[in-house]
Amino acid sequence: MKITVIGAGNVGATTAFRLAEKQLARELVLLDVVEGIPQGKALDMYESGPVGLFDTKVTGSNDYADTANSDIVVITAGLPRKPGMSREDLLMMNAGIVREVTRRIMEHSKNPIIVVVSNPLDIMTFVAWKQSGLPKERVIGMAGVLDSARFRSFIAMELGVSMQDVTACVLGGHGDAMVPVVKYTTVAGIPIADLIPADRIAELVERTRTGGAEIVNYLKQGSAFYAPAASVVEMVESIVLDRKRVLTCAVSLDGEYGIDGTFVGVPVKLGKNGVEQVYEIKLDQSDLDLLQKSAVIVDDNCKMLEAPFT
Ligand SMILES: NC(=O)C1=CN([C@@H]2O[C@H](COP(=O)(O)OP(=O)(O)OC[C@H]3O[C@@H](n4cnc5c(N)ncnc54)[C@H](O)[C@@H]3O)[C@@H](O)[C@H]2O)C=CC1
Ligand SMILES: O=C([O-])CC(=O)C(=O)O
Repeated sequence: MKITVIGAGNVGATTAFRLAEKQLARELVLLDVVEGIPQGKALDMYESGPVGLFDTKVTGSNDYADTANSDIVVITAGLPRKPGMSREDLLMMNAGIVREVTRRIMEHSKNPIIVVVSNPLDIMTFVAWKQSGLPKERVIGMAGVLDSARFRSFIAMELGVSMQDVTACVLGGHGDAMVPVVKYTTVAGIPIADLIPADRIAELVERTRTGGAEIVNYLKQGSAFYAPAASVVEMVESIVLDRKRVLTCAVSLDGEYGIDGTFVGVPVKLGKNGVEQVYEIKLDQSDLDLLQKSAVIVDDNCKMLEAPFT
């Protein structure tokens, strides 16, 4: 198994380190445009192996030839936002980067599974899919796992219970219009509506929607990376080990939820072939409306991008 992580910044490097520690690949390549950074970080990670008890071969590079025959490629290249910015403010800049990165990846790997992280997430996943020419099952955006993790952690904090027992469902685009679905959010199977007053749930939902901005406002210079990296690794692990985890990921829908051809977050089964099943769960009309509205926002942004994809 060979995994490449493009972008050796906060998310990319943290992801690579977690992947190495979990030994999810024999070979792990960290690539960036900046010379020295991926080499230095990769060597530093590799040197932690004797103490961290892993022996994944981690290398850093600025040359796509070193990514040849990757089974999985994680794209984290691109600018992060600063306080006051929306993720959509990154659209034009990051679309160019993701398009170019994808083009270069595909020159050296025939049939990789691509996990996209760069923002605005759903639109960048569309860009990577279009540019790659890969089947839609092999281009997957990471956001729902992170958004659900944030909702889960806020609920655990609220109730003073283990996060392990909290499951949450957050659908839709990775923006302020994301859709935390309260009905499918439980603590050991108990709906949170039975445990937390409605007005407080509404506050936790709002905190989840603005969870990314909350971190940006603290950090000032960039955005979250520990929880995002952990979320990427959960997806990659399910693919590498063919675990068939059911995780919310940004995938291209084919009429499910009345949405056609747009990438948005829905529950999917992730295995060795990428997206192996899309689940169309029963939603209340109000949640379905919100999901469709969030897909329209993604769609409108995709339309702002100019073709051609070559
Ligand atoms: N989907 C999600 O839930 C999340 C998405 N993000 C997004 O991930 C992206 C990366 O975030 P960070 O790692 O915090 O940013 P960062 O600034 O720490 O790292 C980005 C890296 O990309 C590199 N890069 C830029 N252009 C490149 C190119 N053409 N080829 C290769 N590398 C290139 C930069 O040199 C830099 O090292 C941002 O767009 C951010 O908004 C971040 C957190 C969560
Ligand atoms: O907020 C950001 O810009 C980064 C991100 O997507 C997140 O942390 O959810």
